[in-house]
Amino acid sequence: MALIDLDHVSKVYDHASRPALEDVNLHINRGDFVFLVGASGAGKSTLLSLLLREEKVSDGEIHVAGNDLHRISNRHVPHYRRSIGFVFQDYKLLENKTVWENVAFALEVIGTKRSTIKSIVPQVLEAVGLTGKENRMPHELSGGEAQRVAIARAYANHPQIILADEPTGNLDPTTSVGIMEVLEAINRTGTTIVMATHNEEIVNSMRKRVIELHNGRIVRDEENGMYDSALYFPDEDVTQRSRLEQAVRSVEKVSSLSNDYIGDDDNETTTETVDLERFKPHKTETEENGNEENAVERLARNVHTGRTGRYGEAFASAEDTLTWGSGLGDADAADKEDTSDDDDNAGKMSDDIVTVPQPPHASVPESVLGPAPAPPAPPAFLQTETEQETVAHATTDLQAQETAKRTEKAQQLENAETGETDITDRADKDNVKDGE
Ligand SMILES: Nc1ncnc2c1ncn2[C@@H]1O[C@H](COP(=O)(O)OP(=O)(O)OP(=O)(O)O)[C@@H](O)[C@H]1O
Repeated sequence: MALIDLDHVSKVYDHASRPALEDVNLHINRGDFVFLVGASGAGKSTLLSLLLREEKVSDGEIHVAGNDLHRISNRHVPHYRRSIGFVFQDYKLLENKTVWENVAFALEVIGTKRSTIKSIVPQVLEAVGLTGKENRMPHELSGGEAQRVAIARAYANHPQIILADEPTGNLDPTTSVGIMEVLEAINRTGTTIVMATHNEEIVNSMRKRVIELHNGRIVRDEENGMYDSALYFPDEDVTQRSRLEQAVRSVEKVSSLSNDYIGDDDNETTTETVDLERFKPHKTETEENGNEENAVERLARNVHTGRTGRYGEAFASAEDTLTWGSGLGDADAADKEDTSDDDDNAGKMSDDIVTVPQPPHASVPESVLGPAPAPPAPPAFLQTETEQETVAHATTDLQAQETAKRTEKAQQLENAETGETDITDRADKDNVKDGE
């Protein structure tokens, strides 16, 4: 069983006209770093709130770190959440506590010994780059610093999983890089990260697993995925880019395997006329020196605008529909309601080790996607024809697009000359001519 397992999960909110999630199958392994993307209302926050057990499934099953979430009693929810850190877009710090106290509080509520807290808090604050700011109050922090405190608090008991809903949503691009750096470092310690985001630059630079939701269904699950989907924004630009990216990746695979790069004189597989170089990640000094660039270095190099990507552009802002983040309230209340039996496990940190086999990723329902797309093209020297076909396809499309543009332009010029305003105009004149 994976660390996080969703089997045929559906969620229908009361009075909702359609399910927020529908028949979702998903497996996330220990140590994965997963981006959830999709338009506003696609179901990202709902998925996170189900994992946090803020909401219950309407159908299906969720297992997290060996816990069957359907069977966890309300009384045990707070204990379950101790194995999960959560980070919100708006930080949710305790305003009347200092940085140090905010982080310490997360440990106090789970009964950690005072001496342990004293040794853990400085370490965690150092890990997120806040040494020296221990005595600041939240209102004395920048947005980036406040989010670092929130991450420190989430990470203080070294949870197995961190769930983050738009953690960079309120931050400028440069500050966002710092936050991603911290999350990436935490992920390298083995903590699984599931992060909902609308930030195109982050997703495209970090090249992690990308899961795309659309109307409550998983429609894409890609390792080293990109933000944009050609599926739901099938305009020429995106379709073209996605096809070219596929071609580029194949070429890159060949390059990395043969230690050669496209454009090299002695690389006979590169017969394409498309300028693929501009879609290909630039090599940095680090890479030139033979060292692999890490995700955050790539992000720092690519971040320019904090662009929210097509979903952000096409739909209402995330804040408008953000549903996640009511915190521990409901479970705390449930805890207070049910005081008949003390929680035996209270005060213990969850450090269960789950052995994780490697199940296949969620399969995309064919009813949503139609026939499954062809798998990515293999390296050219393994299947030269496929590779060349992919590139040729992209080239042909570019040419067709160019021809269409020129025809349209020519038509407009002709119309301008003849005084016709559009095609209907022309049709009317033709009709008149025909009638004559
Ligand atoms: N508490 C709720 N009651 C009723 N409907 C809800 C509730 N929360 C979410 N929904 C609906 O469920 C669907 C999924 O919403 P959700 O917030 O999960 O989307 P999202 O992908 O996280 O969006 P965003 O990117 O804006 O945060 C939407 O149609 C939303 O209106």
